[in-house]
Amino acid sequence: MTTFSPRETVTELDRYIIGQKDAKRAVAIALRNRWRRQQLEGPLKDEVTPKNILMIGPTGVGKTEISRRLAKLAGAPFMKVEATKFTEVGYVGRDVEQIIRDLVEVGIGIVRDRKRNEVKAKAHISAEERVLDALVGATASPTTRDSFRKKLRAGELDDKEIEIEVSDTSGGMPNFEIPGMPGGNIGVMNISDLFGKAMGGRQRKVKTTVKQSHDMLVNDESDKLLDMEQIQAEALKLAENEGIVFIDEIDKIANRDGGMGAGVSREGVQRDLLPLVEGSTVATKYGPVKTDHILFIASGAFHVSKPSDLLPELQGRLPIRVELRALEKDDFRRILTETEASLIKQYVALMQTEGVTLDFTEDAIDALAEVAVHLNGTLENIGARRLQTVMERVLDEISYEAPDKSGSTMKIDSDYVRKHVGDLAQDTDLSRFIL
Ligand SMILES: Nc1ncnc2c1ncn2[C@@H]1O[C@H](COP(=O)(O)OP(=O)(O)OP(=O)(O)O)[C@@H](O)[C@H]1O
Repeated sequence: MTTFSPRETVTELDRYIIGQKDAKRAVAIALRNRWRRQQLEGPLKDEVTPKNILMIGPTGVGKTEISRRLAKLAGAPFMKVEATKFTEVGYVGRDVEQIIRDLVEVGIGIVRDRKRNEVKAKAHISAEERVLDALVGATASPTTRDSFRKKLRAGELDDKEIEIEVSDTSGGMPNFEIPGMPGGNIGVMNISDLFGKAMGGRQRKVKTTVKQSHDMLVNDESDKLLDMEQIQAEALKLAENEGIVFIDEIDKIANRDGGMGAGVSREGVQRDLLPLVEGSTVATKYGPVKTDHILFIASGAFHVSKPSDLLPELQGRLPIRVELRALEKDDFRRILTETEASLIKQYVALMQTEGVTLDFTEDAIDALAEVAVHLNGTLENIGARRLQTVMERVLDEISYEAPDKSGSTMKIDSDYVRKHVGDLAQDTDLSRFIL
């Protein structure tokens, strides 16, 4: 669990997201509260539940990005769902539990990666022994082995062909659903998960070079050192205590509509979500998960409906309200230039791989921001996402021709921007399709 203070968290988030101070503060406090709860002892620890957050703001202004970055920073499993997905025809109440099952899967991935790193050093040693076995045989004298080891480490044997045996992960057995399990669709069970160990797993022989065998053997050896049961147990805990679920478009299910039409009623979806947010136990194929301490961040534009249109119980479970504001020209400028891995940095790096240097002038950045604001005003306000389409259009020609222009420097100034998107942006009918 991360020990970041709220201030440190905000500073970290500032590297990726421009503005939106209130939302950053709110998530930073929520993260710190988790750490605070972990410091408590005894029954009080279970009583403290997260103060879930409702983010209110137009599309493309950083709601998801803030939450996703927070999760990454904290090493926490993160899952995003659209609330409207559950109003579609064919969904039934218990389907919302799939969110938690998916969250656990994300947790498994995180824990497995951590563990793989922990055992990497050991796996390297074992992998080397196996290459030596393949090269000189398991019975060779220690002197022979050592002399080959030296050559191996010096890379002298890289191209030599060897035959090794690795576990067959291609999974010869089918996945299947177990019908009639309590909780409906508990998730897909994999027969090899159940019986793989008992049957000792399958091995397959591979002919390869010493060099190429390395990664295969290290992975094979790491997986042997991993204890899947322990990983699953830790992933369940991680999801329970540190999981973050982001529910987008909550405003679209906010009307109390009484269930018209063919889809599931919007109020019905709120009722289905409520047990998750209030705290319940969800069955997963790895075991039960309590949702009491999972942090829920709900988000929506609330142009038509208001947070007070949500069911009272749900309103009560989303006590922290933060507003995110629409982005303006200066925000776009900063998003283009100041954020880590900003679009400008990305394009510069991509073109550099072709030997082309991109030189954006200050007034080009101004022009890009202006065009984005103009298009958001005339077409539809899609927030910072607009920068993607604008940048792509501006750089289309260079991107196409880059391989022929290796060694050159391309200057992009405001004239260049205007020439490539400015005129187009004035034609609303045309730009609706292109930008
Ligand atoms: N304030 C910001 N600073 C930097 N980048 C931003 C900002 N706002 C949005 N972006 C970028 O725009 C894209 C869309 O943002 P995001 O996914 O956070 O939108 P959102 O507010 O969650 O909207 P929606 O509810 O429609 O998903 C992301 O790639 C994100 O990096």
